[in-house]
Amino acid sequence: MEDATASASPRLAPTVKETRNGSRLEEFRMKQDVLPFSAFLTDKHGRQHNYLRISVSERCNLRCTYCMPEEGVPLTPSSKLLSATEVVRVAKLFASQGVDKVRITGGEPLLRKDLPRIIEQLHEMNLKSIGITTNGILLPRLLPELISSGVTAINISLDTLIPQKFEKISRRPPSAWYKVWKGIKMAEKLDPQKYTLKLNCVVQGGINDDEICDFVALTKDQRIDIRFIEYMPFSGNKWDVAKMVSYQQMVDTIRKVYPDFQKLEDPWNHTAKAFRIPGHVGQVGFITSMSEHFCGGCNRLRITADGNLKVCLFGNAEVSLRDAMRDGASDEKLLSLIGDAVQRKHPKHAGMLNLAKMENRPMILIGGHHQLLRSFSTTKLDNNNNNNNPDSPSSTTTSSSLSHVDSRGKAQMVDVSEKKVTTREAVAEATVNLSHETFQAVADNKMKKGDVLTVAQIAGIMGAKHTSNLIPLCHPLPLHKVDVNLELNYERRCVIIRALAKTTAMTGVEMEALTAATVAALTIYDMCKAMGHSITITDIKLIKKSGGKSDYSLKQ
Ligand SMILES: Nc1nc2c(ncn2[C@@H]2O[C@H](COP(=O)(O)OP(=O)(O)OP(=O)(O)O)[C@@H](O)[C@H]2O)c(=O)[nH]1
Ligand SMILES: C[S@@+](CC[C@H](N)C(=O)[O-])C[C@H]1O[C@@H](n2cnc3c(N)ncnc32)[C@H](O)[C@@H]1O
Ligand code: SF4
Ligand code: SF4
Repeated sequence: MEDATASASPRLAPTVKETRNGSRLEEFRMKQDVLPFSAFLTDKHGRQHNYLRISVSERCNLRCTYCMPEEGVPLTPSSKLLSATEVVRVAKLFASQGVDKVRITGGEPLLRKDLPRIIEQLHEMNLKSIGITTNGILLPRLLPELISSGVTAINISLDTLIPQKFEKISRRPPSAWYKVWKGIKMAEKLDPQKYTLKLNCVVQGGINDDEICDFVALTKDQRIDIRFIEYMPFSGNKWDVAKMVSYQQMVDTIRKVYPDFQKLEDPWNHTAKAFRIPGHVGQVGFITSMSEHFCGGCNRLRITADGNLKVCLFGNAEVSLRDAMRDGASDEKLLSLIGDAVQRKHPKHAGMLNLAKMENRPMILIGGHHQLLRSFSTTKLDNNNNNNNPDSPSSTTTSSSLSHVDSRGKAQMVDVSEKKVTTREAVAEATVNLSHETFQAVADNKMKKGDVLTVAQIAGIMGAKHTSNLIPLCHPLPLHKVDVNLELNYERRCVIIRALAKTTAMTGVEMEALTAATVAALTIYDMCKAMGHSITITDIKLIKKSGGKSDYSLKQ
């Protein structure tokens, strides 16, 4: 997976130093004068956050399987949700710092009765775009009022064109599908010059991937853009890699029916990759959060319905603006909380398979009270939620001197985001000692289970790729090369395995090389054990590593 971070960063913001009393306002103020965009909203990777997503409701009139856990979600008492006045205050503050795009989401935002009033006040802030993302059920009733209150971008979610299937996906009767469809049809016609219209479709293998081309066909005559969303993992949604249909698979499916399906240029900070079919009115887009993240151009921050600022969709780090506001915080104090949180934003999400293992709010709540929440007043976002999560706060805030242990003695993954990206290489070795008979069978390729050396070589490569899943505090890394060589040593009757791993990243690959050698050795054991168990695996060791702060070479 390519990391777009480096190329997309227009300029690096200077790092804000930790100060003992926690007040960094002065430092932010000084940076305001030199940065081209708000210092509070520019992260240390140079990303300028001009897009704010505000969730205004945790409730929903659907129960989509990919979004809501089956048992539902605990709702925050309404007194703890942001009031319209608080929503508007937060939006105004962000707008004062350069946010020019706000999208209202949820839960289902149309369930919020004061929504048109909120939008009217957003409209007075001279934003470039005021969007809403809705399941569309209440659109037939509310569309005219939404338009007149100033909405400029309506995204409607619909995952199937078959009413009966809608029941399976949304756990609500097919009659609800007809309401959504009516809303879509109304939106296609009503005041089209006033707002853009997109249809969001989460694609799941074996559920609705057979409808991809039917959705594409909708773009022929109608002014609607269809966006296919890769299925993402959130707490409780039983995500399974087998159900995730990748962007590339979807493009391949569409090209079978529409061979001239054309890729368009994408603005660098857009969530979707855009395509069109010549002659069609609408476009087709893909939101590839899983197979090709777009974190390098991320310009998004979000406010949850209970008033937490969440700097990344896939991060647990949250800071309560609600508590701060209700404790009487001034706008400056709020800005400094926001600035601190933005500074801690990590360059990208944890990678597809790691995301599936992370705890995060269910999607419906990203948009109550939850065990993962951190309040600004309790701690400075501390280190106790580092479960392979790149959005966990930096280890620089810990008082512990042990890098893999936090202040409470719990294991933590070291924050390497400050380290330099360099090309790093490591070579590791392992030896498998065999009996005479077994050694001969391996050498003659006569083992019953198959070609031992080839299988072990592939196992070694696979092992390297899985290292971060096996070693708890090991960082997931992009591997650019893994080489596993197996040499038969006739004198010592052993197989010597040498594994090389290479990356260009912020941390090294010795664990990958060691894992490759070890897994290859275990595979030889497994392939040969039927001939006797007098097999030993010895001398698993690092031979050399280079490219990091300290190079190493084993003296032999
Ligand atoms: N990885 C990632 N995915 C996001 C983010 N924001 C939105 N998405 C994905 O985009 C999907 C559609 O989101 P929408 O609410 O329609 O917002 P949008 O795509 O930003 O809307 P536009 O303003 O039309 O670009 C969501 O379901 C997510 O799958 C984000 O910040 N990170
Ligand atoms: C959480 S919903 C909130 C707004 C509104 N209720 C709706 O459905 O449009 C926002 C978007 O997130 C998408 N979404 C929810 N869970 C998802 C998941 N697991 N993977 C990908 N997209 C998801 C929905 O399809 C929808 O387009
Ligand atoms: S995706 Fe939207 S409509 Fe479906 S359950 Fe989640 S919040 Fe509700
Ligand atoms: S996963 Fe996080 S960093 Fe990546 S695009 Fe989404 S919000 Fe931005």
